Amino acid sequence: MFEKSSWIQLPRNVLLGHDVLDELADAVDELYLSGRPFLVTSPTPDRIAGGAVRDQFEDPASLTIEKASFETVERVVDAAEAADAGYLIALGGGKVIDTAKMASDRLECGFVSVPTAASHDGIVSGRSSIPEGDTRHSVAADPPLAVVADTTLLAEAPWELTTAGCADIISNYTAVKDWQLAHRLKNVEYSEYAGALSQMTAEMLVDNAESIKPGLEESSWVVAKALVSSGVAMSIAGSSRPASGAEHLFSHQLDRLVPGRALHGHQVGVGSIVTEYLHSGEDGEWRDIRDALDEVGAPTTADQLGIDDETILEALTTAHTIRDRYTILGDGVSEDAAREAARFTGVI
Ligand SMILES: NC(=O)C1=CN([C@@H]2O[C@H](COP(=O)(O)OP(=O)(O)OC[C@H]3O[C@@H](n4cnc5c(N)ncnc54)[C@H](OP(=O)(O)O)[C@@H]3O)[C@@H](O)[C@H]2O)C=CC1
Ligand SMILES: O=C(CO)COP(=O)(O)O
Ligand SMILES: [Zn+2]
Repeated sequence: MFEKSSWIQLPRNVLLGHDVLDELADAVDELYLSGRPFLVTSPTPDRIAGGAVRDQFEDPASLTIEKASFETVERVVDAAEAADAGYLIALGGGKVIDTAKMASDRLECGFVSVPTAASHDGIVSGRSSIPEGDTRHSVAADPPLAVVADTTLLAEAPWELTTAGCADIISNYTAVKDWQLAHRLKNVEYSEYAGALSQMTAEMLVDNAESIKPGLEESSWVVAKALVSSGVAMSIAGSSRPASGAEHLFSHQLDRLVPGRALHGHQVGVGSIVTEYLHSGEDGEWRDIRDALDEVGAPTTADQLGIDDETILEALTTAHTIRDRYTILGDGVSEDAAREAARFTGVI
C-alpha cells in the first residue's frame, strides 16, 4: 500500500530586486497579517535599513540582538509578547533571520525575512541553525511568509558577504554527495528532487560566475536567486541535508574553536575543497570547487580565512562529533589523513 506523504512549506511571496524594500509594507498587507509589527535586527542592519523599515509601519516595536542563541530566541519571544506583536520582521544576516524564524515558531506567528546580506541560504529555508555549547541544532521552523530581498541593499553590503553567499551555494556540491553517501550507507531518506535542485543551483551559480563582480547589482541578483533556490531545496527535503554536509560540520566546529573569525559561507567553501578531495581523491573534482570559489573571490585557504593550520586540522578531525549526520567524515578522519587532504588541496 502507498503510504508516503510530505508537507512542503514555502514562502508565499518572494520579492527580489531593485528597491523592493520600499514595497515591504505592501508585501505584508498582501499577507493579511494583523497586529503590531515587531522588528528583530542587529546593530549594522539596523543602522543601514532599520529606519526604512520602521517608516513603513505605524507604531512598530523592535529588538536589536547581538548573537544567535536559544537565550536570544527567548528574549525575542518575551519582548514580542510584551509588545503585543502580531508578526515579526527579521532584518539582517543569518543570525537575525535564524533567531526570528525560531522565535516566530515559538510565538506561533508569521514572520517576514528581509536579508541585508546575500551571505547564506537560510533567508528562505524552514530551518533555524542555532549553536548551543559544544553542539549546533538545525531546528525545524516555519519558513518566512514572505522574503523581501532588495538587491540595491544587498549590493551595498561589504563584498565579502556576497562571496560568502556564493561559497555557501558552491558547498551544495559536497553536501549533496554526503547526502547520497548517507542514503547508500545508512539508508537515510534522500529526495531526488531536492538533491537535483540543490546541485543545479550550484551549477547555475558557477556558470554565471563571470557576472559576479563587486559593484554590480546584478551580482546580488544572481546570488540572491541562488540562495532562494537552495532554501527551497531545504524546504522540499524537510532538512538542511541538500545544503549542509561535512563541510558545514567543519564550519560549525570552527565557529566553536575560533568564534567570529571568518564568515559561515567562507568556512563552508574551504571545507568543501577538502571534503570533495575525501570523496573523489587526488584527481577528483576538488580543483573545480577551489577554482569556482576563487573565481567569485571567496577564500580557498586557511590563511585567507585567517585561521591557523592546527585549528583547521582540529576542526576536520572532530567535525563528525558535532551532530548525528553521516558524511564522508564517517566516524572521524585521523590527523594524518586530515593533514594530507588539507596539504594536498593547498588549504594549509
Ligand atoms: N537556517 C539556515 O538554513 C541557514 C542558516 N545559516 C546560518 O546563518 C549564519 C551566517 O549568516 P551570516 O549572514 O554570514 O552571519 P551574520 O548574521 O552574523 O552576519 C555577518 C556580519 O555581517 C553584518 N551585516 C549584515 N548585513 C550587513 C550589511 N548590509 N552591511 C554591513 N554589514 C552587514 C552583520 O552585522 P551585525 O554584527 O551587526 O549583525 C555581521 O557582523 C550562521 O549562523 C549560519 O549557521 C546559514 C545558512 C543556512
Ligand atoms: O548553513 C546551512 C545551509 O547552508 C544550514 O545548515 P545547518 O543545518 O548545518 O546549520
Ligand atoms: Zn550554510
